[in-house]
Amino acid sequence: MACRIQIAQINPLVGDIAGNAERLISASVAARDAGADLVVFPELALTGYPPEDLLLRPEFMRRVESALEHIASEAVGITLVLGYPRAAVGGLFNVAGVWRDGELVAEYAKQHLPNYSVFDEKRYFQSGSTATVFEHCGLRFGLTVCEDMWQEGPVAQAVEAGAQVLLNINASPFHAGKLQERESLVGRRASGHGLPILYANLVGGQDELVFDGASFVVDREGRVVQRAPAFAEAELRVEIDRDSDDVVRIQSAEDDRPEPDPDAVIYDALVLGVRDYVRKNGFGGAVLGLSGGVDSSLTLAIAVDALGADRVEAVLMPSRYTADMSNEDALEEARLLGVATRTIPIEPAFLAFLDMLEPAFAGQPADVTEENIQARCRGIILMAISNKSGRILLTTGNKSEMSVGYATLYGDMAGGFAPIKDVPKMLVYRLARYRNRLGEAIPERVLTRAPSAELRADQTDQDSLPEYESLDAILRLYIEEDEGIDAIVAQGYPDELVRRVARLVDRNEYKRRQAPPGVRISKRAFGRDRRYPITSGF
Ligand SMILES: Nc1ncnc2c1ncn2[C@@H]1O[C@H](COP(=O)(O)OP(=O)(O)OC[C@H]2O[C@@H]([n+]3cccc(C(=O)O)c3)[C@H](O)[C@@H]2O)[C@@H](O)[C@H]1O
Ligand SMILES: Nc1ncnc2c1ncn2[C@@H]1O[C@H](COP(=O)(O)OP(=O)(O)OP(=O)(O)O)[C@@H](O)[C@H]1O
Ligand SMILES: NC(=O)CC[C@H](N)C(=O)O
Repeated sequence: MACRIQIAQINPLVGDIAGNAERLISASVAARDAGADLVVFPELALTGYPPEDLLLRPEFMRRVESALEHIASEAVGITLVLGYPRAAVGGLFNVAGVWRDGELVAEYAKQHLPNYSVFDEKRYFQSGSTATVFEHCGLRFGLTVCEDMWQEGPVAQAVEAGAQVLLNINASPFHAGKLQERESLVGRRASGHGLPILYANLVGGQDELVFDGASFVVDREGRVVQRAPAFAEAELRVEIDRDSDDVVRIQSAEDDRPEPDPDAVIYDALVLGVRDYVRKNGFGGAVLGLSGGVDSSLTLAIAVDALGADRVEAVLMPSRYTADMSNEDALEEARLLGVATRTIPIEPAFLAFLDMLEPAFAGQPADVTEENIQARCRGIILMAISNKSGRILLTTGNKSEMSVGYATLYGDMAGGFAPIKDVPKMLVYRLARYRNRLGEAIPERVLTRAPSAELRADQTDQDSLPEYESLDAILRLYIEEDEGIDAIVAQGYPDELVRRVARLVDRNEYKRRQAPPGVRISKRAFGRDRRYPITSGF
């Protein structure tokens, strides 16, 4: 008889141990009632990932212990493979436990603790050292936890210990291209060791991270034979059997779905990141300043797709420098998306500040100071609406601007969450065009006119910044690839330009440290992924 396994791709809330336990119990019971005899949950499914310093609180671990007892007594008639932290002799371990009818059958401790990029596991966990294999419906299952798959060792060790099938539980966050990276890595491990691998991933947004789910199954030849959807909770039902030659087989045809559009995948990541940040932090909705420029236009579309038009409010705040077409385009986008707007001109506040500051400025010529006052008038208005309405303020800055500091502290940087802070400007345009292919949302003129902060007469971004095409290319090399100035110049960019961009990036760390968090979609986002000193003589 075939072994029926369900991969349960769930979206826990970090720290909500009791709520997550209920979710695990109901998913287990549903899997059992649907005929599964084994259900596999992701890494640290009980606590959510990453629980960070909550792991250091004794009370947190006490709640984990009592939740495990509760799950063991409620989720019966099915075997569970479950991720949770375990306090044991020697410290805390990141484990995959096998539970059957109230009993702990086996427990595997993660061996490779990632401590690069966004990961910080060595701060909390000790490494395990041995393989764990358990018997279930006549087959021997090996266990690994996420990073174990990315390093040499644990898979071979499990095979040596007799594993015929490998269950890999994961909390693997998204970045562009990650889905393909995982599938080819796991495929290589499966074909290299000649055993099928079931890859169960977490789904959901957690602060800056988005876990995309996209769990999958590869056969012993390394082909992907089943895939769960990305960016949604899902179940994947897998049947495993032995053929007449006693070889373990997944009973499924090859999954030959076409590769998804890379822009669609990034867009979906942004939508889930915003939805979960807003929902998991208990906001009723979101508010943002809509200027008729491409950044706030894309941010609005993402917010509407994440939350629904009725939970989003767009505020137009024209100044003396705002072109008529900016207001027209902003209103047109709001109409297309069905979003309510409010118009609050900033001129009275701007004039009041100029008047109040006149003695302090003592006749000095106008400069960027006056530009920033306008951005800050908008910040005050938007934060006031956020306070009154209980809706979070979404900031609209993109990665190119955040890199070079082209944004005003406490002005357009004011807000709680920054959906596109890891999206470079050229990608902003691509994503806007992708969104319009799903249904018209962003007026064409927004995508074709020159970008402008509209903080003084006839201003365009290119008065202060290089063309975005070169800027984004240099930024990618400098920030994501860690290339030095000479190496970037050697790729054909002017020496003076590269030095200027690098200087701006280095000098604006102070701004980024004060910026709200936002969705990570690249392999090097600002935040926990790039920890630079503010005060630096480098
Ligand atoms: N190392 C450091 N540590 C801590 N604080 C530091 C600092 N260096 C400067 N500061 C502080 O930061 C201030 C400078 O920052 P800030 O006040 O923001 O002003 P600043 O960076 O001088 O100007 C903002 C720039 O962003 C542009 N902008 C604004 C708004 C929207 C857009 C857009 O297109 O989206 C563009 C604007 O045209 C201008 O070029 C200094 O006066 C000082 O108070
Ligand atoms: N007239 C306006 N009405 C409402 N919000 C505005 C207005 N001007 C600027 N903002 C807000 O301030 C942010 C900074 O925008 P700004 O126009 O200065 O530069 P930008 O980076 O080109 O952004 P965008 O492409 O959205 O215009 C905008 O995204 C928007 O949220
Ligand atoms: N939680 C983990 O161990 C994640 C690390 C792994 N390399 C990944 O991103 O998929």
